[in-house]
Amino acid sequence: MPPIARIEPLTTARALRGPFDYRLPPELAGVEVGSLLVVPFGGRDLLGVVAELADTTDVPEEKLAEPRAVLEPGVPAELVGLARWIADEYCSTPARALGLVLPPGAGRSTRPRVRTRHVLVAELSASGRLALALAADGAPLPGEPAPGASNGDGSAAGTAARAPRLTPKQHTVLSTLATAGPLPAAQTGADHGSLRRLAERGLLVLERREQRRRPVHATVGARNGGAPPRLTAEQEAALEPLVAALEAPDGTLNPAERRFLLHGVTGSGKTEVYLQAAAAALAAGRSVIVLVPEIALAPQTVGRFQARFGDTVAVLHSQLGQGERYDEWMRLRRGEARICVGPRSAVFAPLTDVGLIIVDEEHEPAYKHEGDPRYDARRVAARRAHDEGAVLLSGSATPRPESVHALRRLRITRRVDGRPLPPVEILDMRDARHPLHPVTREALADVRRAGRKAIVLVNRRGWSNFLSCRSCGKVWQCPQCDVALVLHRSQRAVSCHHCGHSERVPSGCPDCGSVSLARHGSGTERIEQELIEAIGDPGFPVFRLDADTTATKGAIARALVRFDAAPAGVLVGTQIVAKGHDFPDVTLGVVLDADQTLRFPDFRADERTFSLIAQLAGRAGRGEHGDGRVLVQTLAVEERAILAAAAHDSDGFLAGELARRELLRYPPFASLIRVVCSAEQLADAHAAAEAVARLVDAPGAQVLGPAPLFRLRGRERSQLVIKATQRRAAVQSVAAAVDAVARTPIGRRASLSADVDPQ
Ligand SMILES: Nc1ncnc2c1ncn2[C@@H]1O[C@H](COP(=O)(O)OP(=O)(O)OP(=O)(O)O)[C@@H](O)[C@H]1O
Ligand SMILES: [Zn+2]
Repeated sequence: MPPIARIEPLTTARALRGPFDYRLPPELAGVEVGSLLVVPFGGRDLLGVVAELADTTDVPEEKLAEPRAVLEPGVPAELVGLARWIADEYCSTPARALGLVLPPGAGRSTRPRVRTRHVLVAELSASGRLALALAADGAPLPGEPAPGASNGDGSAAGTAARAPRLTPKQHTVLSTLATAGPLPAAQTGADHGSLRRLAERGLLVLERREQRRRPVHATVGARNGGAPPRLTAEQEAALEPLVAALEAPDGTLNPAERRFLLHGVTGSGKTEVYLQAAAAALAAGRSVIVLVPEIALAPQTVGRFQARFGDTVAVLHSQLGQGERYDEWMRLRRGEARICVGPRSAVFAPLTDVGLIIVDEEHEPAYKHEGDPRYDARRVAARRAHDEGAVLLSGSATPRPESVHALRRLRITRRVDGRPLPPVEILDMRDARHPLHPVTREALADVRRAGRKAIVLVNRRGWSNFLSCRSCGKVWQCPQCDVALVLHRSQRAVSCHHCGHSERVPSGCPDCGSVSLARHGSGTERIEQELIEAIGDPGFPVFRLDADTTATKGAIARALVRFDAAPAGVLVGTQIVAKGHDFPDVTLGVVLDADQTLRFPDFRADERTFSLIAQLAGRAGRGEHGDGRVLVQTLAVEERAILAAAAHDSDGFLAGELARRELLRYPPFASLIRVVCSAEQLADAHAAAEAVARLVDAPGAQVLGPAPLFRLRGRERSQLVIKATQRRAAVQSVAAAVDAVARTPIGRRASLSADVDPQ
């Protein structure tokens, strides 16, 4: 029996479930798990991934087809297993999950769209070198006829010396190559014809060589250069078990013993622990994956890894050009780069023998992917570490209760400089008439006088969060979504933050004709203006950082670089400003509307609020300019999350949060699965959700809903939440129920999506 390849065709059709068997002809004997093949499928050619190899098949001999071609490169076998796991774990299909691990540009096309780039390189040959030497030795000068040569017809190169004749231009080309070494043809100063003639005479060698497209990254203050600092005692204590786990011989540790949480206060030097753990992994001959929540927000982390490890670091993310991404991917695939830094998708880096997976700022919701498959990179990282016997190292100053519950905790309680965390004052805004509390204004003035920096966090962009008519009460709403439109003054527009709908700022009320409109609340745009007015000093600039000011590629990194380089000033913005930055001269941190995140109907509301305040607090007082100060403006002065953050009581907050979640059966004590059904008519959305609810049947699973969700992009929505204690069984049951309903008439009037571990 010839060998059989079980192949997953890369098709989006949900109903089509592989793998399908194909016969491998002798010329395809080298095919492995992970090879990409072009296969005939239902009358056309599809790209497929080899999921398994086998010796036998149930398909009758005469029905067995053969693949048409192999596409290079394939993916590592480990990633095929990981993708199949994701398909099951997140109610998706193998084809979609495999789409996550393909080489950049492979997509579903049966022809590779990105290839290695080749350039024509010219390199001086031995005879070229000799010709130059002879020319310099008083032999006939290039281009001049040799003494006694018959008049320049080129046929006789002279009798006095055997130096080949060179025109001045040819001489220049060869001299350039002599000093610069091999050069791309385009940089030699000669056209292809001339180069080819020199090559034919043996004076240089022309060769097509692979050229790497090198991505450039904005890096902010890799302040410590390349050399590792001396670790503090707490860093040392955290590193030790990591190194022990990295060096432990195979089979001596169970997977749970290799999963760590580095819970260290802000500024405690977690990155340094990552760097040294990565060095230990490399020394043990293994490779490393470093996940960051969002590449644009992590220029410092990328910079530190590159400064420490140089070219063995590859960076993979979607802002790279496809060619750059392909080349970085290939460097990892070939083992030329052994560390991959990137956002959640870097968990699929084509490295083999992964020894360490780091998840930096593990509390960040950006680790959840919001398209099918809706995977959570933190869970995928844990799975990959498990499969490959690697160490998992999640780190955060404000870890998720899930991680505290499940991982071996390494605690760092002090900042590297030994300074205490900055004191946090809660400012009661219940009677406030101005968005900035008097204490806040005074503190900003102090920072300005001292020539330092401040960070102000406003959790909302735009000018004000909604507009209403003062006489009839009309609120401007999105025509597509059941949400209020947000005023963006500089764009003279009111826009929807969900669907992007935007209209001109109204001059009056279309319903009652009144021209008196009220603006409610304040976003980053308005606060920026307030700050400029309150400070009134051009030497103390205000930098705004939010999705509106950073829409273009690389804008966030550029803004961070500008703020870092400025001698003094204020950075005002959305959550972006609180994320992991290390600016030594920030002495004041302010959170406005700290309770805003509490108002979301979400079991993570407390966790989010705590982490937002604690993270922002962590940006202040990191340098040698003395202690920082943090102000929290809020209406909810008694909230547990806010009080705990103000007291820097991470352990107390986590203990309380875990107790509450256990009582209410929330993660980590149960898994949540959310099913959203959307349709033109609310009744159709509800009917689909109800049909799913009736079919879900798994031990320990509790179905909540259907409950209406606000209308989004013109679609009415209804949702179910399934709380499950037996995760696997519940996921399977929900996936089967969704698939079954999707095939019924009810299901065809709605679109259904299942989200495991919703954020
Ligand atoms: N042992 C050390 N000695 C001196 N400086 C150190 C040491 N370890 C780290 N640092 C420096 O201290 C600063 C803070 O470290 P880092 O940014 O890693 O903190 P962090 O724990 O990641 O904080 P956050 O949670 O706020 O992101 C950095 O400039 C880093 O280079
Ligand atoms: Zn909208």
